Amino acid sequence: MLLHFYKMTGAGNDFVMVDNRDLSLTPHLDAETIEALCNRRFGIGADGLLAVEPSRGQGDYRMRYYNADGSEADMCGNGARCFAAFASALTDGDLGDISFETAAGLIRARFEDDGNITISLTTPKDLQINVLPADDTVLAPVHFINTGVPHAVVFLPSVEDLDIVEAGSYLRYHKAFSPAGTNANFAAILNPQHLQIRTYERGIEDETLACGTGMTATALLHAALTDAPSPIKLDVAGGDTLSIGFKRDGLNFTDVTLTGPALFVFEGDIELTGEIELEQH
Ligand SMILES: N[C@H](CCC[C@H](N)C(=O)O)C(=O)O
Repeated sequence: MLLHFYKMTGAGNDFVMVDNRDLSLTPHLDAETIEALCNRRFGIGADGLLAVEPSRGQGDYRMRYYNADGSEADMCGNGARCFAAFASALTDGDLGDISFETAAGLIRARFEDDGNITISLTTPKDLQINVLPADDTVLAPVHFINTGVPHAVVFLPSVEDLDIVEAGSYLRYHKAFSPAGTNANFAAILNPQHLQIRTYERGIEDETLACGTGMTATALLHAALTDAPSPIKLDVAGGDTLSIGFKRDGLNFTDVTLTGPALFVFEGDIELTGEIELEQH
């Protein structure tokens, strides 16, 4: 079966996008196939796959997100921006601002005049300051919050020379976060409203160039720890700077938004059976 796909990037976090509005692709969206499609040497290559599916009652659509290892996750912040742009393009932009269901809850997307997209995230939960014992740190105390998916966050003087696979995988697989595991974010404070962040992602099992829910988690924990006001900017490994907005009452956050780019890179067709017949021209 030939699959028509689009490739998009949200600040360097990149995705295979598929139109599954008629649900015809569902039998093919198994973990093995998704892992093969996301493989950077034998497939299209991506951090994950996003499928546009019919709404199940809320919002205009349903968003399904799968990591590169084929595991399905409840939410993806950079992916949500790409999803909004893709879903809008599929309907010739007639819908204007759109909303879509995710396993984490309803997400709203606003298309900004400068081409960026603002995502209204679900209410964060399970915020924990110093979530690990004082003697169990990763160069500094570890904090936690769920911004649609689980995130551990560590603030360091610098993240430039960090061995993020060693530090990230330690937290990702730490017993404190089992059995689901967690993503791991490491941030340096450049000024009260500007951070530099690097993220090790669950399900990619490596550093990604940006992680939307991770930068959100990091911004909110920074605000909780330092009273920094909204918005907070974050420089990500891919070179972009994105913005997190929020309202805060103590450790309770509402009206959380993530603003950043979503770009189309290419489109193509791929044979799901793996053997591509080159047409004789
Ligand atoms: N790897 C994450 C999901 C994708 C998060 C990230 N790509 C984002 O932009 O939020 C997890 O399994 O929890």
